[in-house]
Amino acid sequence: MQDKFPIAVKAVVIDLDGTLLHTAPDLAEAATRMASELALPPIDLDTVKSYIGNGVSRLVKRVLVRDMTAEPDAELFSRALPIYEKHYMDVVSAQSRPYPGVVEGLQALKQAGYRMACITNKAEKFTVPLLKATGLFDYFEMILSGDSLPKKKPDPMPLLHACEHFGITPQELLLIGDSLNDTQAARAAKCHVFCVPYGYNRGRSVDELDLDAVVPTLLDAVKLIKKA
Ligand SMILES: O=C(O)COP(=O)(O)O
Ligand SMILES: [Mg+2]
Repeated sequence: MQDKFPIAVKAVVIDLDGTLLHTAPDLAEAATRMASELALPPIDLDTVKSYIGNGVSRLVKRVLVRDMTAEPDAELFSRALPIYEKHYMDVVSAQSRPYPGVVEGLQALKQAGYRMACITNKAEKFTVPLLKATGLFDYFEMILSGDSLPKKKPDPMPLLHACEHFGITPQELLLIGDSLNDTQAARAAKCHVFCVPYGYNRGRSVDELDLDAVVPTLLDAVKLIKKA
């Protein structure tokens, strides 16, 4: 069987939470502060981790109802969201750090001449200061946040927008992510997708996902691709 690696790509787009940065502790700290301000029961880090991936509004709803899909009381949610965002803005880069292999991987991709973008469901007002505070901002020629376009992952729109920006076909694009949102968006866009095993996939193993490779770190991903 013809080995599919290395995959020929022209650009690499990378997810933020659970892929580039370990952001769960800061997201959880903001959730804890919001819960206490609203006199709700405290919430532990692993529970918050399982809620990450679909943007800040869905995260807050999940913290309010302690469920992945249920809707909270509308009035309570309208009060809670600004409280959460205030607390998250205060702690957005307090504990968040790049995972092992991330900086080395970004440097290797840049050295090899791949064009790069960051595609995240995190709102732009948090994404930009966080990437700047962690020293990753300048690696990306474009940053698409959860509120940059009308749709966010798992919709393919951000990936197709990146293809347009780079002037490439989806087959020339690789997404590196950590969760079902990333693999669903990539499959819908018909681009390649690798996942790292250490992120936030609702506590599930990424081995269950429809993807092209599981890579231990970003640096390992570079070994599986070549310039198209
Ligand atoms: O849900 C979020 O806010 C972030 O999600 P992502 O960076 O993994 O896309
Ligand atoms: Mg992620």
